[in-house]
Amino acid sequence: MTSCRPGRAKQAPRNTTAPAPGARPQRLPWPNEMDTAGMSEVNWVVRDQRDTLMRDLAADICARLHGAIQQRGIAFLAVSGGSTVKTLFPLLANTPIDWAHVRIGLVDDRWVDEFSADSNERLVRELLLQNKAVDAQFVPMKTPHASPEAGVAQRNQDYAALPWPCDVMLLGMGEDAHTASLFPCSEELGRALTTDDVVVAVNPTTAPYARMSLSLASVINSRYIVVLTCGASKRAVLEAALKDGPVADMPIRGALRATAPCAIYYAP
Ligand SMILES: O=C1O[C@H](COP(=O)(O)O)[C@@H](O)[C@H](O)[C@H]1O
Repeated sequence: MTSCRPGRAKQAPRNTTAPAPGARPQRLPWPNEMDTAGMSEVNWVVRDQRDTLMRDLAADICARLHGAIQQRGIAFLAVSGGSTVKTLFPLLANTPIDWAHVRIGLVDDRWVDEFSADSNERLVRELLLQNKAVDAQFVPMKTPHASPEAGVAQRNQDYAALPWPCDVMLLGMGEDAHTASLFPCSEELGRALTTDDVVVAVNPTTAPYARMSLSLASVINSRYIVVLTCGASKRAVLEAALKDGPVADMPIRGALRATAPCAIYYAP
């Protein structure tokens, strides 16, 4: 893919500082002095404790959103669902920025009722669109249609109308190296990695629920990409993903190889 860059050679001393808003990524060090041959250009922000990691990430995200509002009058934050973000969202929601000028979208959602415990929309409404962030404008991904295929045209329109490039693309990652709902197992992956459409319908075979997801082109149409992961097993997946190999085998590679600044926020 022309939008992805190949892996780069090993580098330099450990630096766990988040890149400044708008800055080009520094070459960053591999945690624990591991072999960095073939790794992509990303910044590692490593903290020993998850609560410290979330606090520092919330500050990084909000500084970027605030900067975007000052520069262009509006900011765009795309967020993941899943479990890892659950302690981050309340920290964002309690940060005093001009949330009325922030647009929030999802990177993916499961085709479940919006009141389902598995709904990423529900997570955003309950944990992020609260307190100081209550005035942020949220565009859900799920529609009332029976399937993501039936709703995809509407959401392509709605998501195309958001103020791209995205200021902060907050990604998670599964242990199969999926990000957003770009699953290595899904039949739709090839198209999701190559289409110019903003969103795609996806039917993973190794995870529950049909889903809608940002396409890879949308994920990398960002000013700043964050991959938030916790736990040694996910770190091992990232280590593999940072080596050379097909994006289709490990879709997170598409984000790690983007030309936008990319940071991995990690805690054990
Ligand atoms: O299914 C999903 O999983 C990933 C990872 O979630 P986590 O529970 O391991 O934190 C998430 O990024 C994605 O948005 C979600 O739909």
